[in-house]
Amino acid sequence: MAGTASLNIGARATYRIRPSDLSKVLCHRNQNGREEYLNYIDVTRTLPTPTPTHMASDRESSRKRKSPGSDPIGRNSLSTNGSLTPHDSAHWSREHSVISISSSSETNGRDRHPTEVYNGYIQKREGRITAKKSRDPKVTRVVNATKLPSSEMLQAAVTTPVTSAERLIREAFTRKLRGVPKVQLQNKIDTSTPSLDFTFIDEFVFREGTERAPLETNLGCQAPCKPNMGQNIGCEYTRKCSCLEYAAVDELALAKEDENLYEEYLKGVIETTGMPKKFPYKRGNAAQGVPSTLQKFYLEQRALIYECNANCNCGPVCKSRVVQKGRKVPLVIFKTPNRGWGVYCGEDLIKGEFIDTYLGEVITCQEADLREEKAGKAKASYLYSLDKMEGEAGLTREDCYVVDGQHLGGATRFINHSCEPNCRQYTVSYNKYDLKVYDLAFFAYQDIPAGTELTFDYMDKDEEEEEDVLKKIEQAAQDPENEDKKPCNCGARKCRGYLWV
Ligand SMILES: C[S@@+](CC[C@H](N)C(=O)[O-])C[C@H]1O[C@@H](n2cnc3c(N)ncnc32)[C@H](O)[C@@H]1O
Repeated sequence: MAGTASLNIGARATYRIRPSDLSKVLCHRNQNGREEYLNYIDVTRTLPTPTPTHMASDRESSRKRKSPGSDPIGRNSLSTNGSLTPHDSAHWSREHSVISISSSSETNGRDRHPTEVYNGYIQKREGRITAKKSRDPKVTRVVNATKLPSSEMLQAAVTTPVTSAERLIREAFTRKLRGVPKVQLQNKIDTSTPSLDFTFIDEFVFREGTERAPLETNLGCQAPCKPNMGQNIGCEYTRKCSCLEYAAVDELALAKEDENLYEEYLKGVIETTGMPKKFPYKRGNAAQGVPSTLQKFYLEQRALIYECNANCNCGPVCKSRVVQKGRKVPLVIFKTPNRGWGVYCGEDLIKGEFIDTYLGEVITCQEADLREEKAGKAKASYLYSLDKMEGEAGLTREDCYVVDGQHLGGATRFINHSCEPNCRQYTVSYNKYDLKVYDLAFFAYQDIPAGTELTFDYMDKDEEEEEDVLKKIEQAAQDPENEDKKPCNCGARKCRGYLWV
């Protein structure tokens, strides 16, 4: 079709789009040759005066995530501090240009459409943005990012109704969501849509310098564990199941069985292999719609959760398999009035129920530092350090990987912070010999009625006394270091005032 360019905006969708629309939705190739959406930030309507195009920055003030500062948890440790914490400091963003374009009813000697303003931005990455060629051989169009925006694009942007841009963006995001089971988008606040420069994935994407431990280390439990065994359906003997070797010790059982050993254990100096361990989950009843739930001990103490794996002798119904089976509950990404996008569950959740994992690109600590450096003081942080095992077997912070969920991730990447959260994040390992790669799993920390926003504490703090919190709020308000921190809008009684404090 002459006069149109086929603009591929993602793996699944191809729009037929006029050249004049190129300013609104563009795709580019990343370094792996994959096409990605261009970002789209904002649509503003009607400016009083016609203004020329200008480049601007949308950088916000500093939004650094504080260093976790928590003690690493030894694998047999019973410490109550969670060590799964956000990566030190904030956000990275790709270099981008912001194009702010407006027109008014003045005609400027030319026939212009009245009083509509399109205000979006076009993003550059590695200096390249490419609008894909049409299948029509007569239509060729390659846009060089270093020459953007072209005058044609600017003109097109000026004359394009805001509503069509919004519709295109919304449709594009909805298409992305189609491939994601049980996730919906809802916006009752305005007409915006989350960034198109985000791709839903269903497993970690390993980047240069990162990998899982070799397969041969992933041994799995062997006899006496076997499929369909006893009430635990697979791993009946907690002392002997090698997947539970490093799991939390069942102290009550140990104290009952062997007082001396128990006392040794309390001193913290002995090997716990062979001691009775706690199963992480209470088995649900699928037929009756009752989900498995995290045992109270794990919920409160945040001890590492070890699930069985593909090499285990137990069967698929072993009750030590929950997170690996993936999300079962429906999630809705919705627009909040004052915290951007958030997430709620479409069904009631019960305390201890698994929700979903945090996904993204797995990058080295050094790469995370680079990305942070590039981002400066901008944007929200989507970096999570996989540092739960820091300190074990000589593992340093620099050795630990980081998950970046900004551009690739799952619905959990939209979960907001609360100082009194209803969810918590837990570490779930499938290979006790892999200290660097494990799942970051969100569980309901209380019964959560359907439609209630899901939140977790970005600083991964345990619940504090109100008095202590009030003192801290006062201190935080006076601390000049917090001046450039993002105010927290969680609205909780014990709100600490800022994010990442
Ligand atoms: C991981 S993202 C959560 C999703 C985010 N709301 C969005 O729209 O993409 C973290 C960012 O969300 C916003 N946010 C999360 N919790 C917040 C809170 N309690 N108060 C204010 N902003 C919050 C901040 O901009 C923060 O940098």
